[in-house]
Amino acid sequence: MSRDIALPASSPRRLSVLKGLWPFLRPYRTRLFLALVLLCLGSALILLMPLAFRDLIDFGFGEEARPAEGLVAGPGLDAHFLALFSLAAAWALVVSARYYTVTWIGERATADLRSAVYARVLSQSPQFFETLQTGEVLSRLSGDTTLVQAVVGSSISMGLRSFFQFVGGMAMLAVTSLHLFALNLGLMALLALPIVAIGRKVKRLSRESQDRIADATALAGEILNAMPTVQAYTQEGYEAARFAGAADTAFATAIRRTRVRAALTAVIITAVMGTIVFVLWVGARQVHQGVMTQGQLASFVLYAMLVAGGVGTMAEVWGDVMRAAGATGRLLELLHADSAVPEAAEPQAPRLPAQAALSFEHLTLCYPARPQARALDDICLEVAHGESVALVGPSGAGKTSLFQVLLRYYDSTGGRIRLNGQDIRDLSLHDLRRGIAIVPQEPVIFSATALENIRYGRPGASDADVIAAARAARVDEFVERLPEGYRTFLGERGTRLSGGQRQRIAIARAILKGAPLLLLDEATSALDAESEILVQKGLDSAMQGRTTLVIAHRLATVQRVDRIVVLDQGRIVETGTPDDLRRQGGLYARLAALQLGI
Ligand SMILES: Nc1ncnc2c1ncn2[C@@H]1O[C@H](COP(=O)(O)OP(=O)(O)OP(=O)(O)O)[C@@H](O)[C@H]1O
Repeated sequence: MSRDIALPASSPRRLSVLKGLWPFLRPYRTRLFLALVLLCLGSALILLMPLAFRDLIDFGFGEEARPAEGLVAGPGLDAHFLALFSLAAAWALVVSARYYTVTWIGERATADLRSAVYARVLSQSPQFFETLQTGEVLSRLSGDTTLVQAVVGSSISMGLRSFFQFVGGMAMLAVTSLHLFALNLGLMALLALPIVAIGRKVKRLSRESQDRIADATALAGEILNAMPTVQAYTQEGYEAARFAGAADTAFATAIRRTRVRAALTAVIITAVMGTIVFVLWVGARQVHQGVMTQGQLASFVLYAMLVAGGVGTMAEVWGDVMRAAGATGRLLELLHADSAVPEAAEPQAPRLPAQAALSFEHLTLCYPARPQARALDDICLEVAHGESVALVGPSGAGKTSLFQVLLRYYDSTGGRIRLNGQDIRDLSLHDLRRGIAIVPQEPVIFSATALENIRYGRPGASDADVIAAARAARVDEFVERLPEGYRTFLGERGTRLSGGQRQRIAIARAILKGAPLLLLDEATSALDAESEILVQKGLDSAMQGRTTLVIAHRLATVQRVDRIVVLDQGRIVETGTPDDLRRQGGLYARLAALQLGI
């Protein structure tokens, strides 16, 4: 469930979670097989290289040619060099083909994974985003998928290659000289222990260093989003110093890691080179005694290097694979997260898609975050098709909550809403929301042109339709004065517009959608008196023949609705026409007396 998702640190770092990636790899199994074949071929070729080298030394210079013992049946120097070069060229080709294939699979599978996770997140209800911050989702989409991509697109193939290299190399070492092999093995085992111990410390320090960098980035993210406030309070210097402090901490942690890593490098190089030199020394004495040839000794050293390289790479890859397992776990959590608002198992077709008669039957809502408090309490209300109803009441009375349940952002805790007689939970979310146009309290403007922003209401609409909607919402007044008219880019989140202009764009969008149910949540609150009268005219024409629910704090804006519903603490306390309510002398009358002076 969504609540568990906010805790990435608790994600298991078990390798078995990587199995969850298989659905994303399965479509490309032919390529995977090809990659495996290329991998085996590449490993075989690299394992042949020391043999060619041995032959070069033993037979290339030798006067006595013994072709039966070598890789190629040619005694001359040229033939052996040619053999070595051919092997190298073939290896290069195979490696590049494998690199391309594996990277392709990694990129493709990660792109699919990223899209699948994103699509899943888009289908979540707002409740999901109460517990999981959008920054967290973004970091999973970018950071975690990049980790997975690194592993699928390179680390696993590197690891397998190193494994083949290690096993093959060990076998060839044993075949070349059992005595030296045993000696080598003993020394390696002895040296492995301190290396593993220091390696653990490096790993812990790297994680710490990444965490510190993440801290600095999170700090910068928060501050960049709040720039106007930072500047208004002239806190630039303070914020810059705070970031510099975080960056310095990240630096100090990184340097601690680097120090240990530098020491580890010295230990590893000394150990590996020491072992090789020692084995070479013992081997050289054997060559002297005629127990082995010079070429065999040379190939032994090369195999030893391949084995050492293989072990090093495997250790590195292991760390990557473990990190990717954590990342995969977090991504799969998102991918398998169920929405708190479930789709009907067998959704009904909307009975009267062009109409909207509403019936609220004992509707109760407790938000999941506050299960004890009733944001809506036993709401019963009938709204006929074409009727306009205003919802008024003090702040926190539950007006917006009513819209939230109507749009199924949250499901009611008790009771139901019927739309044209059908329970809204029996309709598909898509059908339900297609029949509703909303102008929210805080309109959202996308980083696109004015035209595209309005067209969001009905993506297939012609330019003429968009402009007609814009006129009705009085958008034309300011848009025509912009440098490129309707094609002017409105800036990220509409930062290049005033609050009232943003509201008008949102109204135009809702008008263009042309849905039978119109929800206006403080739709004209940011407009000046003159524009409000003009936009209200636009809205009046949009309300013709539609069912409209209007939330308004300023009662002057809802004098022309058919009915007013007064909410207080989640309950309906009064209903009637504005005149009726004024006469009743209740909550509405008090509010009206304060606001309208009547
Ligand atoms: N997501 C949420 N989780 C928990 N409680 C919530 C949530 N959203 C709203 N509430 C609570 O529900 C109650 C009703 O809120 P609602 O937004 O419906 O009020 P409102 O009448 O629209 O107020 P306003 O006029 O200030 O917009 C409030 O007490 C609010 O704190």
